[in-house]
Formats: sequence, structure tokens, C-alpha cells
Amino acid sequence: MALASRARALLPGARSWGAVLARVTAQRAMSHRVVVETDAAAGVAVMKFRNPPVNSLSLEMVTELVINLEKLENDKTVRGLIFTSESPGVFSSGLNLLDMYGRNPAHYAEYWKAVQELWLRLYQCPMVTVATINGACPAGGCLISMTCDYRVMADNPKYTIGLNETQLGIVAPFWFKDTLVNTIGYRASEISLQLGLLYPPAEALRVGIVDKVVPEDQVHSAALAVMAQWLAIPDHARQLTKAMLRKPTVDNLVRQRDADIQQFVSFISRDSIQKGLQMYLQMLKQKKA
Ligand SMILES: CCCCCCCC/C=C\C/C=C/C(=O)SCCNC(=O)CCNC(=O)[C@H](O)C(C)(C)COP(=O)(O)OP(=O)(O)OC[C@H]1O[C@@H](n2cnc3c(N)ncnc32)[C@H](O)[C@@H]1OP(=O)(O)O
Repeated sequence: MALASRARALLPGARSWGAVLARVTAQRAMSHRVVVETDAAAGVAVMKFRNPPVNSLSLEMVTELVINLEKLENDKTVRGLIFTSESPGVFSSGLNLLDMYGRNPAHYAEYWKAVQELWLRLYQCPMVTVATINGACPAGGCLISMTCDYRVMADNPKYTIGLNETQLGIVAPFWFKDTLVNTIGYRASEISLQLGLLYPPAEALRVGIVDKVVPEDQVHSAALAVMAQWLAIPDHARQLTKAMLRKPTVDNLVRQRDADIQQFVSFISRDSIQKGLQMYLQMLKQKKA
């Protein structure tokens, strides 16, 4: 789908092409939450998250990620894509709690559609994708990294990764669960998801939620080495294999996208869930104080 069509699908509030483009352009002009550096000779792009303070996946950030991904997919010189945080310490704090708290149903629906779109695009990405996890990686951050073909994590015990939704009093949607099961297996997912576990690097490696743990100062070179290994495989064979492996999981969401949006809106709008999110946000503030 063309960039403008994608933007229009993601920005349903906009009534005309002009409005879509004006909104996207305005978002771009305001800030770049995603920085893309391309090494054309190597055929590798690095997408850096830059959404201070904690790279939360706000609606704007998710939209920028989708637009940049589409641009890279259309650039036939780019065969591999590395995700990382521009500022070590936090890879991504996950979905933006402020897009899920205190807003109206139309906003929740718009946000969820964008998050679905990002996951669908990433999970089916024809490029080799590697997550360079150089900081905390909870919930939606973990989801993004699990959509990648390979995960390299910096060996810093302060960094943790996992789907911790239950600890916030919310439920990971079925396609988050499917992605986790595909990554670490069913039994490990039963334990991990119900307890909302966040794993430090050594445990993350043991459970298989990351593929490699390396000293922090080597995390980027390790990701490049992994990328070189994967790029040695002919694209068409690897891409078809990836598509075959991931199609059932993708189809599962595609079949019920609208129902999933409705379920999210109704779940997140509940008073009890909003109260829980409010308390969680307060807890984050108090921890800081
Ligand atoms: C029946 C089935 C129905 C299905 C329906 C589905 C519903 C479920 C829907 C969604 C799934 C949710 C997925 C998610 O991703 S939820 C987000 C989960 N994220 C977290 O739990 C991480 C929370 N953050 C942290 O733990 C830490 O911030 C940190 C480790 C990432 C970084 O720590 P530190 O550097 O010490 O920073 P601070 O904690 O001080 O935070 C700074 C600042 O940022 C705010 N903030 C942190 N995380 C988020 C966030 N995810 N969204 C928005 N804002 C965030 C934090 O509150 C501070 O704000 P300030 O006090 O105003 O400065």
C-alpha cells in the first residue's frame, strides 16, 4: 500500500488527502521519534528509537515506525534492519500508557489499529530484522523485539525483558501471547505471561526470549555480525521460509482485526482497568521521587 494510503488508514480522523499529508508532515516537522541510518553498501539500515524519556510507543511514535518501515521495504537496496534505542538504558518502555488512560473510545480505537498495523508489518517484514536490546524492554517493547528474527541483549542486570502486562492488571492480547509462544514455547509462556515476568539478561537467554547476550559495549557489533550471517542466505529462500512460518499467526489477527479493536476498547475503557492504570502511573512517579 502506498505511503499516503497507509497514513490514511492509520489516521482515520483525517477527511482528505490534504489533511492526511498535513497531519503526517506536521508530525514529522514536530519531531523525529525514529531516526533511520542507512548503510547502502552493506544493505543495512539501523532504526533508532528517540522518544524521550523512555521510548514509549505513543500513537505518533507507532505511526512514524510504520511509515519508516514502509519506506525501507520499498528501498530495494536495504536487506537488513536493526532496531535499537538511541539512548542506552531503555530500549522501549512499551505501549504508551497515556494513550490508554483517560482518553475516549475513538482514541483507543485509533491507537489500537496503529499498534496492530505495526505488529503486522514487523512480523511479516521481508528484511532480516535484528533487535539490539540496549536497555529495559517491557511489554510492547518486548513485543517489538520478539517480532524480529533475532535478539541481541546487552549484559546489564538492570535491563529486563518480558511481557509484564498482568503486573499492570491488564491482559496481553492473543497476538502478543501468540508471538511469545512462537518465541519461547507454550509451557514457558504459561509461566511467563501469567506471572508477568521480566527477565534479566542471563535468564532471558535461558528461557529463549533473547538469542544472544553480550557485554554492553559489544551489543552493536554483535548485532552487525548476526546480520551478516543472516544476509548470507539468499533473500527469496529466507523470505518465503519466514512467511511460511509466520503466516498462521498473522492470519489469526487479520481474521479478527475489528473484533480485536472492539475488545481492546471495551476492556481498556472499564473503570476498574482505568483505575489500575492510574495507580500504576502513580507508582512510576513515586518510584522516581
Ligand atoms: C480479555 C482480553 C482483552 C484484551 C485487551 C487488551 C488490553 C491490553 C492492552 C495492552 C497491552 C499493554 C502493553 C504495554 O506495553 S503497557 C506498558 C507497559 N510498560 C511498563 O510497564 C513499563 C513502565 N515503565 C518502567 O518500568 C520504567 O519507566 C522503565 C524501566 C521503562 C524506565 O525507568 P526509568 O528510566 O527509571 O524512568 P521512569 O520510570 O522514571 O519513567 C520516566 C517517565 O516516563 C513515564 N513512563 C514510563 N513508562 C511509560 C509508558 N509505558 N508509557 C507512558 N509513560 C511512561 C513515567 O511515568 C515517568 O513519567 P513522569 O513521572 O511524568 O516523568
